[in-house]
Formats: sequence, C-alpha cells, structure tokens
Amino acid sequence: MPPIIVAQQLGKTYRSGKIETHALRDATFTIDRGEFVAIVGPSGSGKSTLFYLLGGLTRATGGSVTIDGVDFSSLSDAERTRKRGQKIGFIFQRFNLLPTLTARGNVELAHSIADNGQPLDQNLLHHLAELLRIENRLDNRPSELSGGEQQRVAIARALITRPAIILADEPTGNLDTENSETVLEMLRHASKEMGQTVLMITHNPEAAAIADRILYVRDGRLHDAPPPPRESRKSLIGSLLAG
Ligand SMILES: Nc1ncnc2c1ncn2[C@@H]1O[C@H](COP(=O)(O)OP(=O)(O)OP(=O)(O)O)[C@@H](O)[C@H]1O
Repeated sequence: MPPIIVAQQLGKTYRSGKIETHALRDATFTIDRGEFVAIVGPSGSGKSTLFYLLGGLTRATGGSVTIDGVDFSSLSDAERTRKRGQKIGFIFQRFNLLPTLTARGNVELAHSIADNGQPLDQNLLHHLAELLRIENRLDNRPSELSGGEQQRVAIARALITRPAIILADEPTGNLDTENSETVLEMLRHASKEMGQTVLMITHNPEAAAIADRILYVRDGRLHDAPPPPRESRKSLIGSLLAG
C-alpha cells in the first residue's frame, strides 16, 4: 500500500518585514497507513508548523505534501476545507469545542462539514460515546463538562467522520494522568484497531513512548529518532524533549 502521507522537501518560511523565519526546511518523509507517530522537539522547533502543513491549515512556501493521494496545495479553499473535513480529524490541547453547541451538536457539526453525502452514523456515535464514557454527557454544553470530558467529546468529534488521519496537538497537555491515559488508549485503538494514521505532537515522554515511531524536529529540520529498545525509550525521549 502506498504511504498515506508523502512530503517532499516541504518547507515553510514566515516573513515579517525583512525578517525571515525558516520554521520548517526541506522535510522529506513518508508515513504509512495505521502508523502512530509522535512528533517531539524543543519549543519553537517547528512542530506546530509541520502540524498545520499536514492538516492543510496553512500553505507551504516550498516543496509539497500529498495526503491520502490528494495534493492539498492544488485545491481551492472551499475544496480544501471539505477534503480536510473528510480525511483529517483534529484534536487540540484546548479542546476547541464550540461553546454554543451541545457535545452532540459539536460532533454533528464535524460530520456536516465533511459533507460526504452519508447520514451521520448513529451506531458509530453510540460506540464512540460508550468507549469514551460520554453517553450521558451528549446533551450538555462544553461549559457543563469537565476538561477530560471535553477532550473525550473532541475525540468523538475527530473520529465520527472515520478520518484516514488523526492530527493531535498536545492532546494530553491539559489533562490529569487518568484522562491522559484514556486519550492515549483511544488514539492507540484508532491506529491499531481501526487502521487510522495518528500524528501526535507531544512534550510528554509517556505519550511519545507509546508511538510506533518518533519524528524529532529541531531548528526546523526533521529527523527520525532511532528506534530505541523499549526499556530505554522513556529516558531517550525525555532527553530529546529536553532538547
Ligand atoms: N505566524 C508566524 N509568523 C512568524 N513566525 C512564526 C509564526 N508561527 C511560528 N513562527 C516561528 O516559527 C518557528 C517554529 O514555530 P512552531 O510554532 O512551529 O514551533 P513549535 O515547535 O510548535 O513550538 P512550541 O513547542 O513552543 O509550540 C518559531 O521560531 C516561531 O517563532
């Protein structure tokens, strides 16, 4: 099977006045279907920039990236939004639920943005709500939910469209240990049981340690971290995170 993500010399330079910041340079890599990839690196190294590029949320200033066979840079804005909704599920550190909608409303909105011509799969919603333990919280608004519950709703929202790729930016950054474990288990389930590709930015060595592969970003350059023996993974990842 061809890789789901193919990046060729992907780059992003921000310009403000005469100042140029090479946030990401010449990133060439592929990611296979079903892989669970952690993206680690010091603050300001380019992780979020890579995330935005892979999510089609910003345009590259160099190179290209193809997501599930689609070159996002060749699409109109409207088409890009639709494809993004169909192919990618996003999970953010701050949950980013719409405050005026209930939990169910937030999940339904993600489904309608994807606009894939299918009615919302109520069985999938029920299954996700059960796995994420939010069955009794679906009619509440985000302000009535705990942080952990909000993140679990955000995961249901990301998974309801059965996206090929899940992009998670510090998904456990605002959570306690128990909720972090639930979120990581769910991401691993998505990768291993559902065959979805998961890319997760994290500063948390425990989170990075459960990934299949670690991409290390430093000064805008991407490196595959060497696959460490299991027992030394956490300390190695800890030293990478410390920069
Ligand atoms: N919109 C922007 N305009 C100008 N420079 C930017 C912009 N966004 C990011 N940068 C710069 O690009 C570089 C990479 O930033 P990025 O946000 O990708 O880092 P990061 O690894 O995600 O950092 P952190 O872990 O602190 O979130 C930094 O030097 C940052 O200051």
